Amino acid sequence: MSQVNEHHAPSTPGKLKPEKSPYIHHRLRIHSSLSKLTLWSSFFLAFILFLFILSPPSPSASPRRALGDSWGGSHWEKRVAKSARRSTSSSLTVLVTGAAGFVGTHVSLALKRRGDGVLGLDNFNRYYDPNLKRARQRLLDRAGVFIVDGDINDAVLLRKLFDVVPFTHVMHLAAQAGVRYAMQNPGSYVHSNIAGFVNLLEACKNANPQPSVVWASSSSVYGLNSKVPFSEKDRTDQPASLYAATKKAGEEIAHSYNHIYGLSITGLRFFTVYGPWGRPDMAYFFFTKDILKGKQITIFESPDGGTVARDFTYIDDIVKGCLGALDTAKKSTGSGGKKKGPAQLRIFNLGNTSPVPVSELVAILEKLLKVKAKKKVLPMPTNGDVKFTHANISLAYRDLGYRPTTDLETGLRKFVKWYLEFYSKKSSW
Ligand SMILES: O=C(O)[C@H]1O[C@H](OP(=O)(O)OP(=O)(O)OC[C@H]2O[C@@H](n3ccc(=O)[nH]c3=O)[C@H](O)[C@@H]2O)[C@H](O)[C@@H](O)[C@@H]1O
Repeated sequence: MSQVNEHHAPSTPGKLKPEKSPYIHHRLRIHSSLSKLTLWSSFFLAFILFLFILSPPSPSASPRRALGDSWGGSHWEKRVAKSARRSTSSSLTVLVTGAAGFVGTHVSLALKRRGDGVLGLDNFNRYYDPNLKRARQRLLDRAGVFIVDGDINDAVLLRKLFDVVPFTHVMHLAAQAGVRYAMQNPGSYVHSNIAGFVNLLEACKNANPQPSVVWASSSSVYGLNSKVPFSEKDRTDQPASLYAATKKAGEEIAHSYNHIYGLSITGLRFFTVYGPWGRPDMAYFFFTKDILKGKQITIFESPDGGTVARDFTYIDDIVKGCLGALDTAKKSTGSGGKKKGPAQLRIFNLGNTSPVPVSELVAILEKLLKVKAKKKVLPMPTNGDVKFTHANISLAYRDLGYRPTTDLETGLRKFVKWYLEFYSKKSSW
């Protein structure tokens, strides 16, 4: 209403005369409708803003960054440089993204143990229990690995890290993982797996020297492919989930950065990795938790009543594959953001080559935990899961010397031991 009055306020006070012309009435009606519209639009916008404020934060959001920089300063730079210091000139200097994650923690420890310089980067998001990530951080801290609290989408931070340390390699493991969660929060997959990956490759291509990049793709890229075992030559253009689609997009993005800028890039397709310090969103982990609590678990079977199976791969085998990929990675050929010649581009399956039905996984857990599970069998939901995965690893064996040695029961025994220790009250974590 005030807008109508303001609009008709005379430029010279006292000059507004009452007018009875229908044209003026018509204009006043229009203005009145317009003002109502504006009012309702404001309410609507305020309502949307309210919903936005109430909506769950993207797990990719870094709460500490919102409060101000959590990095920088000479003390911070010294910690970064110290963590990245290698023991010999032939050792690697590796930036590990997602270092507080499951695979990131194990790879960082293994690199540090053999004398490589390692700097971690992680945004400690809330996709799953941040306390577990902080406990992994303490484990790495004791081993001399510093984790920078930051996001791969932060271009200024990445540039700073490359200014402080001439990384020879980047082990890129930061990602939004999980197949089924992609239906709840699609944006976080685009944010981390696509935008974040591009931002990281931008930093790598601009760095001098350019590092060699090894990164985590996923077995899920095989999607609806039914030819087994899955070979790197098989089609990967039928993703069954948005998660798989973003990993596949990552493979294509890697191709373009290799082609344009001469970055050496190796993608590793992990097959359902499990083990100590694992991810609580994965079935073997929450089955263990629920079996111990006496809570019912749901076992999926395929829509035709057949079993659902996974090529479960033990973490130590995956770590060997990651180190093999880093050690055999050739140097990038570009410099100053310009390509100087063709560079290496590789993709490998890292699986176990022996798929196990989910019902068998549960039977092993029951045996190890000495507790009978309360089971409910349901048809696999059509939200991204695939019926089975099975890796052909001959390429990784030939080029990386990758040879998995841990069967599911042996690996789960180690996981259960860790789980019971970690979550017992006596645990010092
Ligand atoms: O290897 C991969 O590419 C992927 O492996 C896992 O994905 P997934 O194999 O689906 O692992 P889980 O979510 O732990 O599921 C394992 C199996 O348990 C089944 N499941 C899951 C949940 C449930 O309640 N019941 C159930 O039977 C699933 O159908 C699947 O067959 C990871 O979560 C992905 O991040 C990773 O990229």
